[in-house]
Amino acid sequence: MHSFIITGFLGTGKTTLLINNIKKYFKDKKIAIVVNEFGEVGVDGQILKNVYSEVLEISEGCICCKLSAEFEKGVKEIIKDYNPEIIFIETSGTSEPFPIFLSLQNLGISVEGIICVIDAKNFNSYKDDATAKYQIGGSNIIVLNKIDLIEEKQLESLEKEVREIKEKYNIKNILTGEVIFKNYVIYKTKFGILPKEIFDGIYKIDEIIKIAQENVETGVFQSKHNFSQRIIYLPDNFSFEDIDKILSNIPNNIFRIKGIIKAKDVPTPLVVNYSFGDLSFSELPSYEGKSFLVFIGSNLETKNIIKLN
Ligand SMILES: Nc1nc2c(ncn2[C@@H]2O[C@H](COP(=O)(O)OP(=O)(O)OP(=O)(O)O)[C@@H](O)[C@H]2O)c(=O)[nH]1
Repeated sequence: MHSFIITGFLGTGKTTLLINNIKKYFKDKKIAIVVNEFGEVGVDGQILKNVYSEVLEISEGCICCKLSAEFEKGVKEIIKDYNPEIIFIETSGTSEPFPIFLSLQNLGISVEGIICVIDAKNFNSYKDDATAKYQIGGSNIIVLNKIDLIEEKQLESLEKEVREIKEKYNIKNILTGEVIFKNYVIYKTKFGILPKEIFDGIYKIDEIIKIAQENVETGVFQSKHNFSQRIIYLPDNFSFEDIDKILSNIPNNIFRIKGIIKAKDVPTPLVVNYSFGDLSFSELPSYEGKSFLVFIGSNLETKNIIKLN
């Protein structure tokens, strides 16, 4: 059984990369997806289920730390019930990939690649976050995504910067001190479409990493998660304009909003995607639940962030 881990900060394009590549390259394969969301209600799972049916969603916590047991149990169940050929794990934007890699190794699953998606346009806004750096340092395939939104010059300096971070934050084998991912590749993409050979296993991570589990649990590979999230369920009778008004007035400490809404004047449920000031909507006709928005940011107040009349 093979697996790929997709990591990368909030809103960089992980779900988009998964959807686009699975649609393109894996029509004939038995694929399972495990998606871990930072928020207590999953949006990505709903979107992925729309494209691919075998999706396990692990929400309300992080599979790289407090939910690692749940993650391993979930993966075992997927294997037992569905027996996929390939498992893709989309980590939450606040997870670090290396503990997940170790969990997969524990389960005897071969990890072919750890793919870190970087938001080329918004990298400056989050590059100082320790988790973001470890996501780069703990990956062997780095994807500079959203390059349609930046100039060639910016892209060149971004690549240089990412290489420097990669060298500095490379994960080391704590027993031998050696760099674990000796080789890595950088791709530049729009909407995350990668070349087919990545998924053929040519980047297979075959290093055998002998690290005692307690080192993972004491947090050697983890940084603190400095984000919090608030979920807001919306009443039934709001209009698209109400939502638009709210979303055009978002304070700086909120850098990610996701949700699914059913506005009274729009016939189809809409997925709301807001990252670092960019807002987009897409249709999700299959959604039957309540309208909600998840706000992710720092120093979020406990009282409601938005008010609808
Ligand atoms: N212009 C442009 N937009 C993109 C690209 N890739 C993704 N997006 C948009 O960026 C937003 C976030 O994409 P997602 O795929 O949901 O990001 P994510 O990393 O899964 O987000 P989290 O799971 O919240 O961390 C969506 O509105 C996407 O349509 C790209 O290459 N170019």
